[in-house]
Amino acid sequence: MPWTETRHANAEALAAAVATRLSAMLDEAIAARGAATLALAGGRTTPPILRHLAAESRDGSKLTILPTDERWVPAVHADCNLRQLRESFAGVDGVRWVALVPERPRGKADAAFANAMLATVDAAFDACLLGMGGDGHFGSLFPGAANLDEALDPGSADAAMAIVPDPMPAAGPHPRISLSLARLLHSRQIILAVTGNEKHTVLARAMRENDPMHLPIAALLHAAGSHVEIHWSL
Ligand SMILES: O=C1O[C@H](COP(=O)(O)O)[C@@H](O)[C@H](O)[C@H]1O
Repeated sequence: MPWTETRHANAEALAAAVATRLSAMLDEAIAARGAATLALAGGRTTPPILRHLAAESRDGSKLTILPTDERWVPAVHADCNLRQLRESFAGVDGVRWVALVPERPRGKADAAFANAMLATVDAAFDACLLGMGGDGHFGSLFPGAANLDEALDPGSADAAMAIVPDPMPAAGPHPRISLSLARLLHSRQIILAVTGNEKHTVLARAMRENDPMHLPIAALLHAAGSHVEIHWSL
């Protein structure tokens, strides 16, 4: 099976355990290569995990951090994932932050900026932390997006793509820039953190049925050669 599943007693226990796993992954990367690159999801599930990780007061100068996806909003906007990530790591100095969207984006969402930024990041992420929406999206790879097929192509050469969710989600109703499945899979370790019974039911369905056009997360779980470490709690 290309995934392992760990159930935690509650969301707080999950946050502490996932932070410990990420910390070990970063230590390993720094010991092996002198630096570590982390791709981190936004949304509501990851901030408690990241606050635990940041509390371990790592030397941020060895870290490069980027969001797995971003909303097409200014950097100061409440819905900006990078802004939220930076807040979670407040007090950790020296991190190299990589944005996927220009500081003041204009016009239609466009992945050119993100692809240029990603070209400056090491080939493989040392760790990638993903969340999942109740509709089975991860990153900003939403069911119903016109170019979902392309974005989920494991052979795609595009690291990032513009995605227009259809319908727009209630949380973060904006066009998005998302790393493609191919780019996300280029990670040494992938963790998927999911909380709540409803989401766990969706996840269990994606494990049984590989139908990524309806549940995009299935593409990640069933990708050839991938291994996803799933952590969940009710
Ligand atoms: O819109 C997004 O949603 C997913 C899931 O978020 P959650 O609040 O349900 O945990 C998130 O992983 C992604 O980064 C974000 O942009």
